[in-house]
Amino acid sequence: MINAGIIVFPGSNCDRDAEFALRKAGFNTEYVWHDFKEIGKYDLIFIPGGFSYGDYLRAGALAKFSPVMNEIEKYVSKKQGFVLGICNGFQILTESGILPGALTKNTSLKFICKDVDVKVINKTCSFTKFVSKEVLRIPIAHAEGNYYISESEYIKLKQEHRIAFEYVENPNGSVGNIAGVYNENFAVLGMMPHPERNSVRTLGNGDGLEILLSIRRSIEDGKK
Ligand SMILES: NC(=O)CC[C@H](N)C(=O)O
Repeated sequence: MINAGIIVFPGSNCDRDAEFALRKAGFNTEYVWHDFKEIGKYDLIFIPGGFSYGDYLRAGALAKFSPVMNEIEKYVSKKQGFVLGICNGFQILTESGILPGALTKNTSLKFICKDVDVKVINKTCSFTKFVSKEVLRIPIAHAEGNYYISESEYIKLKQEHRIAFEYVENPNGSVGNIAGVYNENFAVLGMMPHPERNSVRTLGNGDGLEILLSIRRSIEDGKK
């Protein structure tokens, strides 16, 4: 069985959708409260969307002090498994310095909730190598999704093929239309669109499930 731990902070609100979608993709799932420290048994750490600590100060800025984040840093540096941060999860990963850049307010200064098309930029890593399409339709729902990164870091991300997804039409002002990025060793992905919200056909076309299935299949292949 492939195990996913869904991290729950005070204010997370996409944890149940994550559970539903991860189970659809064949994961065994458990909720992990943000003060928990035993995360080594999970093949995937899923940091869901929401408003951790009410987005006070800046989205993700307070959650980075939760005890589990130290454990996630260790989990990443020891290469124990994969980490996927969605929306608020992505914000927490950038605030913690696990992923580069920062999520700032949308240029419209409005909360945006709609389906968007994203291009799959790097199809060679575990999160996307089994994704069948070039463009995925996945919902966004955020007020702070405007990805900022300095020009030199942006060039570095591009050279290292660490841009995971780009918006076909930029909804929020993100540098380079960036919708998701990887860490140095492609074990951590942060993305603003919510694949768990389009994981079955009744919610759209099911494109989001492709990403979760790709992770599960990659983990299975790694265990063979
Ligand atoms: N859906 C979410 O995770 C919301 C993200 C975040 N709190 C924002 O509004 O930017």
